[in-house]
Amino acid sequence: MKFAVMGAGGVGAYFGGLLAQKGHEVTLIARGEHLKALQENGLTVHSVHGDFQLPLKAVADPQEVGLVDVVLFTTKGFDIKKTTEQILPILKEDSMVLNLQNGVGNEEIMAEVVGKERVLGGLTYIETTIEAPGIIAQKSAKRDIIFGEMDGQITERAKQLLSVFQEAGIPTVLSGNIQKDIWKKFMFISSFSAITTITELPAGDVWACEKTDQLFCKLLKEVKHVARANGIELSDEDVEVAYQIGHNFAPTTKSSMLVDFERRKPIEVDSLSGAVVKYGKKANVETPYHEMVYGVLTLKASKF
Ligand SMILES: NC(=O)C1=CN([C@@H]2O[C@H](COP(=O)(O)OP(=O)(O)OC[C@H]3O[C@@H](n4cnc5c(N)ncnc54)[C@H](OP(=O)(O)O)[C@@H]3O)[C@@H](O)[C@H]2O)C=CC1
Ligand SMILES: CC(C)(CO)C(=O)C(=O)O
Repeated sequence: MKFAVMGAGGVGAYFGGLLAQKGHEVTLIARGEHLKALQENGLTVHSVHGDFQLPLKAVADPQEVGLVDVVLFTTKGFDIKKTTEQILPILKEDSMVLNLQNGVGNEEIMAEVVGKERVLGGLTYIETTIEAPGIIAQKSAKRDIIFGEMDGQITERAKQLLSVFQEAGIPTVLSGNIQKDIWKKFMFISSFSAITTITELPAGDVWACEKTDQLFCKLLKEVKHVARANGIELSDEDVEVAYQIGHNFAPTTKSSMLVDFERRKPIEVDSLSGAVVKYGKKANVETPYHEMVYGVLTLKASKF
């Protein structure tokens, strides 16, 4: 299959690299020093699942890619509409655009640009980052993709993509209710990013303190109420599963938002705690915990 990775950083270059290793034609769309290093030295991956190095086509301008079967969409959740417009020249009538960003509502924005029939929803549980230009550090045992058609249909094209991912060694689930799965990840990641970034500490430290451990639960429950008020039936069991997912990551695990915060880079707080607040307001649900996090982190990030 012919793939393009829009925003080939921690997530995109890692999965793109695994697909290329299996013989798929993969082009990474990147920029800056990272792009320069990819072009000069190829992609280097340091991973707990095995290191690898391979030459890969990397470009700044999607126009240089040609038409593709699948776009993996892995930029940060800033200005999604504008970024989606950039991939228009590489889409065929039947191309798929698979979103793997954190956050809710992204697929709807993408659909407005490329047409809803092309967009698949998705999410990933993985800890991975650009360690240095051209070099990805993939740190977690977990590296799962969950994806599906936005209307829940199990289609032939989705089954084909599932096989491609699985053959590339990526633990992947094809979901019949991706909207709910995206909200489950959103509940987990908005709360995990909030508690780790506000404390500036990795998972193990947060769980070791009873007060911050409980705050994580309160953040999760707040998102559950917001989800339900917006028609997504998350349950107490989903909260418990999200709590366990957090606790099953290694104690050293940092959210990608904390990593960006430490690097003094823009953080995705608008699309995480900010989105909890936004969807809460929409449905008349109070969100004091996420509202506090949103305010504090917005202020701190404005000082970078
Ligand atoms: N990292 C992780 O462990 C996980 C991340 N996620 C989510 O996945 C998404 C991607 O995260 P992550 O991989 O960490 O992000 P990264 O910042 O590592 O990767 C995105 C890359 O895309 C580049 N980029 C952005 N816009 C463009 C553009 N228009 N043209 C070319 N290159 C572009 C960025 O460059 P620049 O830096 O210059 O902006 C960056 O190098 C986020 O939504 C994140 O929340 C989900 C699960 C785990
Ligand atoms: C917590 C983690 C690493 C798990 O997937 C994540 O999604 C993120 O930080 O963006």
